[in-house]
Amino acid sequence: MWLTVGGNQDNFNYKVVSQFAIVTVLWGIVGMLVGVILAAQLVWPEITFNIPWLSYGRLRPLHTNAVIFAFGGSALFATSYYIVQRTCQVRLFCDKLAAFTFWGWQAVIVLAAITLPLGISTSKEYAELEWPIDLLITVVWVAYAIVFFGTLIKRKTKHIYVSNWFFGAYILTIAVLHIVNNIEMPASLFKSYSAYGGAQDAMIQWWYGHNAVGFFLTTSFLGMMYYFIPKQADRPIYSYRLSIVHFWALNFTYMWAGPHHLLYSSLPDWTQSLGMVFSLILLAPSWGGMINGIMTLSGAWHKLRTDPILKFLVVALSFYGMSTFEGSMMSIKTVNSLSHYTDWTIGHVHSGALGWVAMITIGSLYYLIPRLVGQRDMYSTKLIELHFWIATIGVVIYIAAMWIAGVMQGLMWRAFEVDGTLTYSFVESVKATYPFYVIRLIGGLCYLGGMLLMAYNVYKTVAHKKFIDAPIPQALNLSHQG
Ligand code: HEM
Ligand code: HEM
Ligand SMILES: [Cu+2]
Repeated sequence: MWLTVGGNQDNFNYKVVSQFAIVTVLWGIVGMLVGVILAAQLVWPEITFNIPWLSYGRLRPLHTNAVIFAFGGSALFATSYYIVQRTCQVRLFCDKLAAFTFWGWQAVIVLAAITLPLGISTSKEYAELEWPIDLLITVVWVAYAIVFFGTLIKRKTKHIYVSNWFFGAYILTIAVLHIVNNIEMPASLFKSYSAYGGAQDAMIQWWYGHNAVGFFLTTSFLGMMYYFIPKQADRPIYSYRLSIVHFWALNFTYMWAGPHHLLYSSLPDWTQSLGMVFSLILLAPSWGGMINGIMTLSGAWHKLRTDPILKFLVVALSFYGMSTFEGSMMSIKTVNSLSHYTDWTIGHVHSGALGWVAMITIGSLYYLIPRLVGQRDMYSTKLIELHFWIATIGVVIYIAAMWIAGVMQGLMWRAFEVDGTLTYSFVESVKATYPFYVIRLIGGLCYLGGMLLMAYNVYKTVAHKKFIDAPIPQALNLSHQG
């Protein structure tokens, strides 16, 4: 099925890009299906059927790992391998190592899908996988770094295009985050204990958790954005200078904002205030990226009317701007005292996850996949348009339901009578939330439906076609956008 022109150095390695691109769609569907099941379980708790591995507490980490590391991760491998080759005008550093990252990463995903439902977990959020899988992740990640930076080193262009800076920062920081947060003492093959204790463990966990969002779900996807928006809009980046400035500002600022996950906890008060201040500062470099991406459409706005791929990419940026504004507001201690523990957080998460991460991925894949089989366009542009609307409606329904539910929960929990007793019992707030869980489920179903349309469209685009390795252009006055 994969036509590689003999690992020829005159060609790009598209094989590994194609493999990662195809599994991205597959893992997206699996991960979001589990999300829909979770949403349904919150409406009908009895649908766990008393089967332990269908229980909410086990499926929830399965969902988060599947969407972040399987769907998001595969998308990042696919696009970073594609972009680094195109913008450096060379073939990937080592085909064998690149193939190893594909099969190694798939092995990690399968192991996660087996161990998490079995209840094997470190209990650290977004780092639930036990130590043997952590070791495998480390090996795959080192191979990824060698392939990526090796390609950069042997580049034929003088300049390192900005997307590669973003991907490079993400690869380096995720390595550091993963290793430091997962230092643990194995008790058996399936159980380990964190090397840290108490407030320090919490601090390290949320330094990790926050920067996993910052680098795995943000910096890296900005790398994707900086390639596919100029390409699809056929316009140069609005300000190349801004892209460099907000790159450094973003990297520096993200690292300090983790304590906003531990406000009003036993973390020292000054650390909490520091986290809050850096989260407010973080709005500036975040919006630097959003503005730079959106302004890249200057002079190409008319294309938005007819081009659904561009719609995905631009709406992704709008959600990026919105969720980072929301995050900065939620980091203010007094706002967090209302929002924390409520569904507002879940709304925020999915405006970032469905609105930004998934939308930018979907748009980029619609650009990328036809090119991997030597076509200009996807099988059906109408289906992309339909996907765009059903996904946008889905995410809006999801987050609007969670905003209302979240603010309502926060207000109900803090309502007091004049004699100091609570106005509402907890279960009253659960009952009041019920309709919003039904609405969220509908939003989730729309979003998942869109992914199924995408799978069909991708199938029709690649069926009976050969995946090809494109030749590397020989002209040497290369545009740095590849
Ligand atoms: C059809 C789409 C999706 C549906 C229906 C869905 C549904 C859910 C549900 C029901 C929860 C648990 C909420 C709770 O415990 O109250 C959840 C959590 C989560 N989801 Fe999704 N999800 C979807 C897609 C995604 C995607 C694409 C991502 C990431 C790229 C994502 C990331 C997360 C994260 C990080 C959490 C944990 C949030 C937290 O702990 O605060 N989800 N999702
Ligand atoms: C300037 C940027 C951002 C800031 C300052 C920020 C801030 C916050 C705050 C204050 C919380 C709630 C903590 C709590 O009360 O428990 C939170 C939760 C979260 N945010 Fe953001 N956010 C930002 C951007 C994003 C983006 C773009 C995404 C997704 C792509 C995202 C994903 C998440 C996730 C997954 C959680 C839930 C963590 C958990 O408790 O499991 N955030 N964020
Ligand atoms: Cu955070």
